[in-house]
Amino acid sequence: MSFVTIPLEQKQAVLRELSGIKEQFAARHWFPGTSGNLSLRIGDYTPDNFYFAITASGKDKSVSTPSDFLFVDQEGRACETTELRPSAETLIHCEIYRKTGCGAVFHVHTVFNNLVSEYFGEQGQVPIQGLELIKAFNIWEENAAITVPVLPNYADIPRIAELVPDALHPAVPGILLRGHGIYAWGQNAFEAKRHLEAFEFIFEYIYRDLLLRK
Ligand SMILES: CSCCC(=O)C(=O)COP(=O)(O)O
Ligand SMILES: [Zn+2]
Repeated sequence: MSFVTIPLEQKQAVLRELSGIKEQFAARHWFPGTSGNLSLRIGDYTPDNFYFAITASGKDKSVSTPSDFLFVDQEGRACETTELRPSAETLIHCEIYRKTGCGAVFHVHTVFNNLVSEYFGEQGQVPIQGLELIKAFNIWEENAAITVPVLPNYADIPRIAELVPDALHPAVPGILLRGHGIYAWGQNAFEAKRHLEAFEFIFEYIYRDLLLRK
């Protein structure tokens, strides 16, 4: 375990913000069956030295308890004395922070992100063009086209995590794991939430559009 002293007020502010986001996502039923994990970075950042708060593994994320989160370092190791285990998917968060320098990473399992990731799984990416909500990713060109990477859902999380750096598209703040869920990120919690909401809107749109065209 690597210990670090994070000022108490800073920790409390991060936990309050993360807790609020968790409650909002839970109200949308975005954490079925204890799935999903959320993290928020704290303090200074260099690619090989940073800290973040993350949801503890296996918790019912629709309830709030004093043991919902813990702090970990850039390798996903707890950096305080705790009985809690960090999310089983912490290494994926670590790779996203390391590669992008972002401030928050949110992961949810929804029916729409699962269906779309499976539909485009063989292709390895979801093509998206001409939708207004692409602007939520700060892409303003007319009729913009982006793709969202779809990674294989290996049981071995380190195997997925090592694919992350090369899979990320700099302008696209999200990746799908096939038949699993989405990771979306942003400079801060506000931006990561906006990105996640935009992805979820777009995935529902893609699903309904495919149905309409059948
Ligand atoms: C019960 S869902 C399987 C694990 C998963 O995909 C997930 O998002 C939740 O894992 P965690 O360890 O973060 O609770
Ligand atoms: Zn998951």
